[in-house]
Amino acid sequence: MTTNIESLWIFALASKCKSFTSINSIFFAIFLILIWLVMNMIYWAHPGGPAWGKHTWKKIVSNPIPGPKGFPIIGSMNLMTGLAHHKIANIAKTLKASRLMCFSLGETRVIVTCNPEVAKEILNSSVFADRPIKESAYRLMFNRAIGFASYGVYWRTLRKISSNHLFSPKQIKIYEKPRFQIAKQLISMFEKNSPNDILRVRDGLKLASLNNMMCCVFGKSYDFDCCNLETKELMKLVDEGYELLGMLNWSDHISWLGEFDLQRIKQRCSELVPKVNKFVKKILDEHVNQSGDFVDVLLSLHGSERLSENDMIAVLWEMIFRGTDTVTVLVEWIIARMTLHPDIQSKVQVEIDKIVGQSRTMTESDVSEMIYLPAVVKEVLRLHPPGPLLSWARLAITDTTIDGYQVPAGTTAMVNMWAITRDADVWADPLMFKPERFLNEAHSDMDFSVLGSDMRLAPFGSGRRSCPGKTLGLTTVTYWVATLLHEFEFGPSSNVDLSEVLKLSCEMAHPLKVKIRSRRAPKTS
Ligand code: HEM
Repeated sequence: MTTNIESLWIFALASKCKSFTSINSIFFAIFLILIWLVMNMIYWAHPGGPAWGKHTWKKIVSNPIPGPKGFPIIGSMNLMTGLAHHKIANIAKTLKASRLMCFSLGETRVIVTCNPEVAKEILNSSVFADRPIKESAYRLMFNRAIGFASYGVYWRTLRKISSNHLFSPKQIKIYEKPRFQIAKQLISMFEKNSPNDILRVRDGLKLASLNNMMCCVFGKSYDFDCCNLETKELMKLVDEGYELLGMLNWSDHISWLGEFDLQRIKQRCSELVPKVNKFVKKILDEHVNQSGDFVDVLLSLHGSERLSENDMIAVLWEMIFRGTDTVTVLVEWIIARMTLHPDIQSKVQVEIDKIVGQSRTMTESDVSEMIYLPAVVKEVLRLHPPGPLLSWARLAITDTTIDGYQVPAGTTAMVNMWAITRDADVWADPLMFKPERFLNEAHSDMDFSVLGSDMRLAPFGSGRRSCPGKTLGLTTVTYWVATLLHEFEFGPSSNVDLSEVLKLSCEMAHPLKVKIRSRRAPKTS
């Protein structure tokens, strides 16, 4: 905007000048355009492309971070379309910049690492405790929820409230009963399939995860019936928000495009927000104090911790939103791998049968006795991390140094966890599905933690902004997978296609279709 006003001044002044005829003004305009083009070419020539060039052109940077130039003005926007984690890993390898690479997304300076040591430096640094805010997140009010709130008092308060009242071990234990009930409903749903029917597991898993979060957050449980109007409506709202947040929004990086809303993101967000507000407000109005769910906790806050109604809606909405897709995506990948590797599926079932037997249902304390199943879950997280670029990037609050390079404030930082978990320098036989790697005492990987202390496999991120829902997520995923493998044998309906599609999470591009067979002896009447 400032630039427009400045250029208008230049024209206004010039028009007062007698020698400024209409021909001259055309030449003058061409001259300005040429200067603008030359400047953009100078910016573009810098390693990392235009955004890095614009930042450093007046300074001498002796040791620039290596990176692709991309295209003038837009930089490397093409890297972020499709399977961005694959593209970034490939180009970093070609440029020998796997430790640290820079690139431009329009006006946004980005650094990315495919290396565990540098990932630790970034994720655990207090400088990278902020997040770059996407326009869709802002319009969907997520700037008032944990994931996109600026680093500061408000964000800290939300983290504290959710750690104490939603994600604490005590609270996770309280939600064991709903998880058990939902698993039972999921089994009944799957049981309706006869052995020759083809089952799309994602539909049931989505309903299960949505119900699970509705229960933890709103204390509300729905019948497991997709014809339930409220569930259907909520599913539509979550899907729409999910798509909007996952889209690459060009105007996040090329600010003047924001005026045009070419991708209709602004419009779709402004249509979605009143629907979400109405939905959540209705639940809040109908909510009776059930002393236990997250809504009760938020309503009971006092003093500086008290949240406005809009902030409360943002926080509740985010939990439903984050808790639903990540769990669904991960369970679907695990079942896909079990279908693809029947020998490994049998090993899990042998372990389950040893601990639980065939005559009773599974409990969460049974799962805590298992060794092989957690290794399977870790191996799936390694090969198919739901957030291959750790979902949401980080933002440098101040100038800093990473891996010996200067990184200016305002730079966006990404970690390519997918590249780290497939790096042959980090993992032996990285492309092989081998849960045993976590059981090999010689390599002492048995106690390998995926919760953020070891950057070789940190699918929940690390540091201040690591995932607060990791234990809840892992507990739910492991218990549901154990229950499903206890009840059913999963076989392929055709080839298991492991192609990916990167939205907000990295999903199977083609929803998994399986044939299932009950492992229980038929009931005698
Ligand atoms: C099992 C699946 C899950 C995976 C793989 C996962 C992964 C992630 C990742 C990679 C991040 C970014 C971490 C970083 O920047 O270092 C994140 C952040 C977050 N996750 Fe999860 N997540 C899962 C489950 C959940 C659940 C169940 C919830 C809540 C109900 C949740 C809520 C959040 C929130 C609120 C943030 C933002 C934290 C902040 O910015 O302070 N996640 N998650």
